[in-house]
Amino acid sequence: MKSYIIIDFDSTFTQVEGLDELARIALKNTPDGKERIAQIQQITHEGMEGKISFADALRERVRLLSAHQNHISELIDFLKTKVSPSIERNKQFFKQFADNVLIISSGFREFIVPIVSEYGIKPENVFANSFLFDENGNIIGYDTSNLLAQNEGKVLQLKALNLEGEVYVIGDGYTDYQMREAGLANRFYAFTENIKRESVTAKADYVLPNLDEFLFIHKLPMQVSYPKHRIKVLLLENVHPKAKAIFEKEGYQVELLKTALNEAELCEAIREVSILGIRSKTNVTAKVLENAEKLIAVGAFCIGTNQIDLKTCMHKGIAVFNAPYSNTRSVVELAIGEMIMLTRRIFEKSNLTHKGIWDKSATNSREIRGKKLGIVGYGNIGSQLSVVAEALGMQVYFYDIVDKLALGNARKCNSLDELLREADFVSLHVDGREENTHLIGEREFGLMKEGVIFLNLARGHIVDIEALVKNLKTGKIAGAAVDVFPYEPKNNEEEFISELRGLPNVILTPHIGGSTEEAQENIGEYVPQKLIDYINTGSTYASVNMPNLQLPAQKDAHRLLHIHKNTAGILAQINQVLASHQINILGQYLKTNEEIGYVITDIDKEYSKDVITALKRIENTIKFRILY
Ligand SMILES: NC(=O)c1ccc[n+]([C@@H]2O[C@H](COP(=O)([O-])OP(=O)(O)OC[C@H]3O[C@@H](n4cnc5c(N)ncnc54)[C@H](O)[C@@H]3O)[C@@H](O)[C@H]2O)c1
Ligand SMILES: O=C(O)CC[C@@H](O)C(=O)O
Repeated sequence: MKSYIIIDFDSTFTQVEGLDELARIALKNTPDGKERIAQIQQITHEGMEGKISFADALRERVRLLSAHQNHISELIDFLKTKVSPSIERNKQFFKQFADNVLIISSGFREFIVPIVSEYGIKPENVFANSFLFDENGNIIGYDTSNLLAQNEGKVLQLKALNLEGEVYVIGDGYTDYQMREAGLANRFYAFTENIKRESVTAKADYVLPNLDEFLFIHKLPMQVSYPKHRIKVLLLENVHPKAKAIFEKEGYQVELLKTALNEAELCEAIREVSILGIRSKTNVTAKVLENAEKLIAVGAFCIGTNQIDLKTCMHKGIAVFNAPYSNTRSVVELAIGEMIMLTRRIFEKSNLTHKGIWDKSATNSREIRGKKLGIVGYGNIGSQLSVVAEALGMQVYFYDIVDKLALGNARKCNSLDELLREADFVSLHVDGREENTHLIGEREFGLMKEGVIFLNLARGHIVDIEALVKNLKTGKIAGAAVDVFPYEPKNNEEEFISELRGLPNVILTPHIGGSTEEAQENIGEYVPQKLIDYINTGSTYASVNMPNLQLPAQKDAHRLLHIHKNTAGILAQINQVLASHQINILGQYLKTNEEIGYVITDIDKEYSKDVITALKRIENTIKFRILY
């Protein structure tokens, strides 16, 4: 049996109301234009809500209009830029189903037909009103005998069409619902991509955020592999609001929480989530991942990724991205500031001054100029600190387990011990890998100079806190700045408990090395973009746990993404499946690491369900996705 899809034009096919826009164009230079446009818009709105009689509303609006044929041409150009995004991207669907799609609109053919015919919709399938013009091209009225000019005109029109088969109505207004109410349509879908009217959605059989959803639920061909609003994003730890806005603009459903979640809470929350965004406090453990059936990617809205079980993510084909540079400068500036504050004992003096005690003296107060700074871990932060510290006159020494280029006049140390013996200031900037646990303990403090200034802005578990406290109390360490701790409160309500509290010349900060407006905003833009690229194109460029692969998007191609265990012959098997279905490969790239392989394949043919099933069935497949 044939099915018909009846689509409304104004605020459904296009994002705007055609008649309102025509008024805006026609009346823009008339003295009382503004008021008349506002009146027309108000009448349109009330008509859509079902609050006034349609026939009266139409008569009144056309009376207020004073438009000319030339204004219609201008309107058409404008409307071409205002087709609803999901309609526009599914152009192919309309072309393919031209016999099944009808437009029933209370708008006017004169501007509807030129817009919808570009989508392959036949003029004879457009049912709408028509203007009447005088000999000079002025609109002087409309054909009042047209069914669509009457009250309940859409109902009358649909009845007159006497369609045989399933009838689905998609629209944003009450008049669209009336066709279903009259028993002429099997289902009414409230279309909310442009406007959501409560009085209409309340009556709908189904609320459509866009056309993709309609095509998805009816298993009709669509341009996206999966409707984006079905992609759920969970953002924790108060990441910058820009991130939420970016994901929402992309059409995803986003939930933003201010705090971290513990393992049990996350196990529950993650079930329906496709993208998870966290900072340093949320642990993405193997147990959490067991519950993450829909998870495609994790974004660390920070530098560190030690809180994420990267291996398990990789084994499950879940790509992890971070923001490797966005807060680097913020940490460097804090480290420099803290070195100066500590070596001048500023916090102690400031506290005394606040209490009314005037302790003016230079004793134990020194410049950083000419002092030796030992940087442990010469990565992005360590090396930038090196440059800035040198500019302030410090002599830089660094130690890294990896061979690194010394910047400026920095001197490389061959061992951690060598650095610790040499430095007046020791600043830690190693990453948070497990092997770095207690990298600095009693033995290492023992190697340091008397009166050393010590900074840890890297990760809490790197330092043995007990040993640090002991050496601060003996005065071996003259001052310390600690921003990261082995255990950190889950939120701002939880008390921070540490033996470091109350010690003199110790700056304690609540893990805010990277917490500047600039850094958080940068991160809030950078990480979502990486995640969206991965979802939309399969690019794993800069992923911290997947083979990095990026392939330019191909026009008129479908893209298949295949993640598998790194065993011999998988690529051959993929290509065998494609060849046996006569599918031509337009582009293909494979990259592997020791454990997994990632193949992006662009193909030039419509794929069938059989191909997909066959590709998924290839032994050792971890994850398979199809894009566009
Ligand atoms: N406090 C904060 O808010 C804050 C902000 C950003 C980054 N961080 C932390 O700062 C640290 C450094 O960040 P980054 O962006 O420079 O990282 P990075 O990965 O660029 O650099 C880390 C460097 O440490 C080296 N390294 C690792 N283990 C080492 C060891 N045992 N001895 C010597 N070198 C070792 C690595 O080879 C690498 O060069 C990370 O732990 C990160 O999590 C903290
Ligand atoms: O913002 C955070 O939670 C972590 C900041 C920092 O430690 C990082 O790894 O970038």
